[in-house]
Amino acid sequence: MISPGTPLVLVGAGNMGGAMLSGWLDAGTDPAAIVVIDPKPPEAMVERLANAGVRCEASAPQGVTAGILMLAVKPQIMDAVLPGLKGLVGPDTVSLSVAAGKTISYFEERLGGAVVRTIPNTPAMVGRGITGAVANAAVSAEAKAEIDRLLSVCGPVEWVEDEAMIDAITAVSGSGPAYVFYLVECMAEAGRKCGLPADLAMRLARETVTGAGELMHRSPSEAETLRQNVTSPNGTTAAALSVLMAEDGIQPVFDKALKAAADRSRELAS
Ligand SMILES: NC(=O)C1=CN([C@@H]2O[C@H](COP(=O)(O)OP(=O)(O)OC[C@H]3O[C@@H](n4cnc5c(N)ncnc54)[C@H](O)[C@@H]3O)[C@@H](O)[C@H]2O)C=CC1
Ligand SMILES: O=C(O)[C@@H]1CCC=N1
Repeated sequence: MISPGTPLVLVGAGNMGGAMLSGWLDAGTDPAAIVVIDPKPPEAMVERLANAGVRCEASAPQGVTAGILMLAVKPQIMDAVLPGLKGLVGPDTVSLSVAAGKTISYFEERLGGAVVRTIPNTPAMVGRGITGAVANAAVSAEAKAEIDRLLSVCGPVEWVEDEAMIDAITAVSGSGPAYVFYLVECMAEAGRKCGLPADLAMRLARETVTGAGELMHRSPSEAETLRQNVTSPNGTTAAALSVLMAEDGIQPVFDKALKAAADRSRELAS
């Protein structure tokens, strides 16, 4: 489905599009089967594309029919960008969106045909993302399998039937890495307030979160069990968790935060 004759055309090589593109190039995807459209890609991406020999254009090139047209610009500029891409769409093109909020019907109206709506996350850059995906009925089983293969390079893919779930997936895993990075910031700041130098507190927080993530990745145990393994009865962890797991602890804050993200995803639809 993607080849030098019918390439994967990536529109927007910023944080998310660039993360997935890096994942594909690292995994050995043929650079001749990729075309990037971005008037102002990040400097590091310009270099990466040049080194890999990937064609990069400021606007849609003439005479190219996309096998996959991947839409990775901000949802707020999608209305302005899509009309310029219509020339890239042939009868077999599948539009593949990573944009928060924008619905399948939105793309059907503007580009027609087969549409896959996804929500990946930035750990895709190191092959450790996770993507939620939903396809419309015009996507053939073969095309879905090819897109699944492509997305899987960046981490697992969770296909859903109910498009409404994508807003909640956005709230959990699409935005999720930001919560984890903020957790590191909070732990470092709290460590500083406990008397540590700021740089040491940050090193400790960062390694703790990445180490705990790696342990969870490799271990078959549930998160709850891994938590219990750290928690000695009446020890230091229990003292901290009595605060974090209190009625006014972290759960209600996460409930509120993820609802705000899912609501915002629904708002971005229009
Ligand atoms: N950053 C993230 O963690 C995630 C982002 N997304 C979605 O990915 C999409 C992109 O977000 P980011 O990568 O964060 O934004 P970004 O601002 O990092 O990247 C957007 C890119 O689009 C380019 N661009 C602007 N106008 C363009 C045009 N007319 N034609 C082609 N390219 C153009 C920009 O130069 C930039 O490189 C959004 O729709 C967002 O909802 C989805 C999941 C996670
Ligand atoms: O913040 C956003 O809107 C995008 C979608 C998920 C992560 N970043």
